[in-house]
Amino acid sequence: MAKVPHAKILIADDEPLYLRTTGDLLRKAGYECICVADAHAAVEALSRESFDLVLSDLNMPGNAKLELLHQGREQWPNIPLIVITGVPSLPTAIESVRLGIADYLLKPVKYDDLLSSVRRALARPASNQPAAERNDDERRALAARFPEIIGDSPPMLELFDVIDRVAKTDANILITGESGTGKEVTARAIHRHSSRTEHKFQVIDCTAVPETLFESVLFGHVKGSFTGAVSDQDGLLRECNHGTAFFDEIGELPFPLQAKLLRVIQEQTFTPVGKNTFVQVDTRFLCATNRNLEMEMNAGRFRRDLFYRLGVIHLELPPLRDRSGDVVLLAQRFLQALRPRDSQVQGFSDEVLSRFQEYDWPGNIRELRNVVERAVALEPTEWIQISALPPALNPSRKIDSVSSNSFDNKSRVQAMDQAEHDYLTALLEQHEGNVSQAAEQAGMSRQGMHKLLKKHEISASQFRD
Ligand SMILES: Nc1ncnc2c1ncn2[C@@H]1O[C@H](COP(=O)(O)OP(=O)(O)OP(=O)(O)O)[C@@H](O)[C@H]1O
Repeated sequence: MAKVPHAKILIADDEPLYLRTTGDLLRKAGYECICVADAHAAVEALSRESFDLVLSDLNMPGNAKLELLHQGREQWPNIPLIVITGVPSLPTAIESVRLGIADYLLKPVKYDDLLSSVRRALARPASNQPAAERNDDERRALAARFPEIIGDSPPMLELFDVIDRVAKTDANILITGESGTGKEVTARAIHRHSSRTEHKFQVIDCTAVPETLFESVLFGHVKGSFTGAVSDQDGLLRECNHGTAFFDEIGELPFPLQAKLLRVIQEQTFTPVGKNTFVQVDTRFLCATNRNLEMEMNAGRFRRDLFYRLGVIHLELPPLRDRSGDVVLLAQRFLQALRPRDSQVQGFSDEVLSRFQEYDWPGNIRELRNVVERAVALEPTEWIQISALPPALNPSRKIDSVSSNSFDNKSRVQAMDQAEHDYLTALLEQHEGNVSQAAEQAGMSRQGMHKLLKKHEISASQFRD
């Protein structure tokens, strides 16, 4: 990306040392810089002279309500603005993105990162208008841009609005929420709406990669660097260069590997196993977890610095029970999508729809989807009845009464499934949701246990305090 010749940059920050060094560095890179120590002085400078870019701190005198951002975007919408803060927070990040800022960086910023952000911002077209507040109808209209995400409840309309705004930035995003709430679907939607959409969306499931192989899977290795390294491998990160790396279940990433990941995110470089030269990448990081990372950090199991790096923007997806207006909508859409062409099923009985609305859906949307899929297959009439629902939604239904006429293979599978489900629930209860301990007692790997829990739509976090 070409540097805008003679670009003039306004830097506003109340830390004198930071102000001086940033100004010096950017001057050395050929820019003209004016440095001010508070928001008032910045607005004065903007009224007096013309600038091509503003770099603004958040916590500085005169900026308690982000006055510089608001006024700057309103009066000088064509001047791109980069926020640089030492104290990131979700409200300020969302507000900054809403106001159409060019980038949101965390201190300490590496010189190269700052320079590439400055170059990107200066190269952007001047039509960078601040994003106006949207009302519910406008947010509803946005939903059409995200056909993979079904929802019409207030938290989902808010989500469409935020995704639409953050997708275009390069900010790292942490997506939290219970299992099955749509974290991966949301991450894919963000990637699809980003400038990286032509490149790869790489899912890295932290529960599926054994700890000992993590570095080689992620960073690649050279032939012979360890037993079993029979050929050179590029690693997942190199494969999604210019794209998006989605770290699913980041809360499960073993502690020693968290420091390695932090380095990659900070420096966008890594060293393949068995090599001593580093590889440079340009990757956006999206992460998801159903763990409570605040609790994990307090317990010393998750690095706070990594949390701040990953969660420049933090999206919390609501559980389905808090989106009751969406349950019927989702069920109807799943029915349309999953009904085989020759199926006689037309829809749900009223009794089923009210059961759906009463139920608290611990497995969230994944569970609802599976319930609909199963009901379509089992229902012999045109309207899905309670009898086609699984025991959790139909407590009067016992395995033996379902199959009292035929102890066929289907009922055997059902009975075994139920037993396995009960076993896992009891095991997690005993270990208070600690998957590693539960896996150890069951004599299986952590990855195997995670797979099994997913199959049964059991979320270990339900068993933690
Ligand atoms: N809003 C939604 N609209 C339509 N389908 C959805 C929505 N949210 C989730 N789904 C569907 O529900 C299932 C689970 O979604 P997803 O894998 O994104 O959840 P998750 O939160 O990442 O789960 P986990 O924490 O278990 O990995 C998928 O089949 C997905 O397509």
